Amino acid sequence: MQTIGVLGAGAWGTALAFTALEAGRSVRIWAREADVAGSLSRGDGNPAFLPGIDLPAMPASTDLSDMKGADALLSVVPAQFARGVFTELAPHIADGTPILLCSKGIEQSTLSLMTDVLAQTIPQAVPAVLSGPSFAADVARGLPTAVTLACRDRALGDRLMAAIGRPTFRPYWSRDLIGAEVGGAVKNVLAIACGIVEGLQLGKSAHAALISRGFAEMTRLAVAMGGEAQTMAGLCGLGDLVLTCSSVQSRNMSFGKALGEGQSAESILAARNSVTEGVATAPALIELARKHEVQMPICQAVDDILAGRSSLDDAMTALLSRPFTQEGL
Ligand SMILES: NC(=O)C1=CN([C@@H]2O[C@H](COP(=O)(O)OP(=O)(O)OC[C@H]3O[C@@H](n4cnc5c(N)ncnc54)[C@H](O)[C@@H]3O)[C@@H](O)[C@H]2O)C=CC1
Ligand SMILES: O=C(CO)COP(=O)(O)O
Repeated sequence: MQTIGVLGAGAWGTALAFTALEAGRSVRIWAREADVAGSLSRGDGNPAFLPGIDLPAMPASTDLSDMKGADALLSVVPAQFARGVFTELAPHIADGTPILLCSKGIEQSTLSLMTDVLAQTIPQAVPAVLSGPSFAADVARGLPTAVTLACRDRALGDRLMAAIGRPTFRPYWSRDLIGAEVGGAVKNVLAIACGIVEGLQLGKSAHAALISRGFAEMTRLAVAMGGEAQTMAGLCGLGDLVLTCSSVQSRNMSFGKALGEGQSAESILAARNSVTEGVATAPALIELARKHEVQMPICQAVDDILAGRSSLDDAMTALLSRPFTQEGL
């Protein structure tokens, strides 16, 4: 696997392209914005989405047909836009091309995971999922990172790991695509909740309780959807939950913190050009939880706040008034 195509040149697409380049691959990037493609190609980095980080020149264009012939693709298009990009890309993709889904979210209009969106739009591709605790800026600086690479076929998983892995970017193989996807999507909504707790200054004990009970919600949903509980204890579940809920370097956590401090969702989102996946995923998650008859009270509280059904105080009161019960997943 020598040529890697990267779909999407936001912070994460850029960091993954860099890491594949450092792993010795030849890389092509599809950027939606002409100025981003120009800047990456010239070696001027990605000031729009990954400011302040020096990067080597990386071939980038705005033409999806440039992805043709890549040995594998990494899809890093935000979840709500993936279907549109995949539909345009489909004619350029050969049978059996592995597409590694690296975005973390659920399509709001259809409740689809990214593997479902891929199967519906590019059925000739072979799906794989990359997810785990990995801030783009850390990866682009070459700081040590480990992630889950989920792929049904072990031999293909090994080839993908060899293609993009290096000592400071360590993929671990899993067969559980659903678990990897659900972990990445749910942790963003939980990070909003943790940010709210921080913004409201409710203390580190509340923060730890939220991570722990949030993990139970994430695991319940993953298992109900066909994933494995053990996957959730790994990098793409607990690992990413801990990272994202611990640092305002996370867009989801910082969004929640600003909400907790009294800003409106609209004003926070209007001030950023980056994606805050948990905002669009929260209502989809609640619909999925309903469909699978899974209780997700923390995610429900986030959705109620975002939809304007609850104030922060009312959502907190509702959570704290739940009946005492047995601990467990
Ligand atoms: N930034 C990070 O540290 C990490 C991000 N991710 C995931 O990667 C995905 C992409 O996030 P980032 O690279 O951080 O994005 P970003 O927030 O840096 O940039 C926004 C991206 O959205 C794209 N975009 C905006 N409107 C679009 C449209 N209408 N159609 C297609 N694309 C559009 C932009 O071109 C840009 O690539 C998300 O699902 C995120 O959860 C996963 C791991 C780490
Ligand atoms: O997924 C991430 C780290 O693993 C990045 O999280 P944010 O999208 O909240 O910044």
